[in-house]
Amino acid sequence: MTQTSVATAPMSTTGSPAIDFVSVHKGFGRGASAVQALDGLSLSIPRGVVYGLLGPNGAGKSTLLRILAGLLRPDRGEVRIFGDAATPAGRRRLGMLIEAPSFYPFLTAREHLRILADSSATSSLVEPVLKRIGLQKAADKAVSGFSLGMKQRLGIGCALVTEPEAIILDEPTNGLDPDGILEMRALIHDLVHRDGLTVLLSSHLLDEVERVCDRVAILQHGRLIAEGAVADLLDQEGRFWLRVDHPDGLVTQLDGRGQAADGGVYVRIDQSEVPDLIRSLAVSGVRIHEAKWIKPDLETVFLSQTREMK
Ligand SMILES: Nc1ncnc2c1ncn2[C@@H]1O[C@H](COP(=O)(O)OP(=O)(O)OP(=O)(O)O)[C@@H](O)[C@H]1O
Repeated sequence: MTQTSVATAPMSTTGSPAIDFVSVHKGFGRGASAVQALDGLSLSIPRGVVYGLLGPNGAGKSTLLRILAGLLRPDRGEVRIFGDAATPAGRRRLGMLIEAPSFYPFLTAREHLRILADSSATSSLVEPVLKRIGLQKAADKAVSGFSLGMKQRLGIGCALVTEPEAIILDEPTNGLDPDGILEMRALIHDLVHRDGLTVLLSSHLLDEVERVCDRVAILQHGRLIAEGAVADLLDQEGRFWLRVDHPDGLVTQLDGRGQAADGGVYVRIDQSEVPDLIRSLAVSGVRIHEAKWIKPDLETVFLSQTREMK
């Protein structure tokens, strides 16, 4: 991965959010086949973060991104881009890769970027962008010979060369091999944490999202069911585990908050309550051999949230 910055200066994380969805409704079809894809969804994407949009199949993620891109019109509600109503001019502040990118097979990577850069008067960005997306060596090869990962990176390059302030990516690691996933992760990380852009991405790969995203929103049935910093969501679902002499006795003592498993007892408490719990158990004569706070992964949080709301 190259070290070239394509943005002029890191953007502030203060000020209006990068993107706001306010009570967005979108339905498809009529009568018995009607589907409410988005059901009054409100969501704010702050500036300067990698923001992940998660949800089971049919949750409404693509519909939301297509509305943001101007490919669909919401039935009701509002979309704001950097504080202003989403107009074609406002959308020019976004770089989007939301459908599989299509390229002219016999044009090279450099030619694709040049055409776009010329149309937005940003020709000076072609070389830095080629470096940023790691396609300098392949810049003069026809795209027909590119791997999927190279095409994905060129797609991001096409979005970057128009000098956007935020990048929208639908399933950016879809179909990539492990090396391609690593490269994409590093690229997304650098775009935000070095160049100061905002990235909004949707993905089904929860371990990938956990690695790359700062915040996430979980959608289901067109509604927001969880939102927050990844670290906070993981903390909320954390559990305390104890190994004691008599697990069943402890479960009874905990009065519904404990569950025997893995040779010990899981206790559903806030992390801040752990010292008091240990003290009170010791006072009551429980012999604790091992105690640990277990953080779940994002997949556990996702499954617990989406099952609760089914
Ligand atoms: N053009 C359309 N015509 C009819 N129904 C649609 C259309 N686009 C989306 N839908 C329906 O709207 C709902 C939300 O779809 P959407 O594609 O936004 O979900 P998603 O979260 O992106 O799902 P996936 O993860 O499978 O891509 C689904 O029930 C889908 O079948």
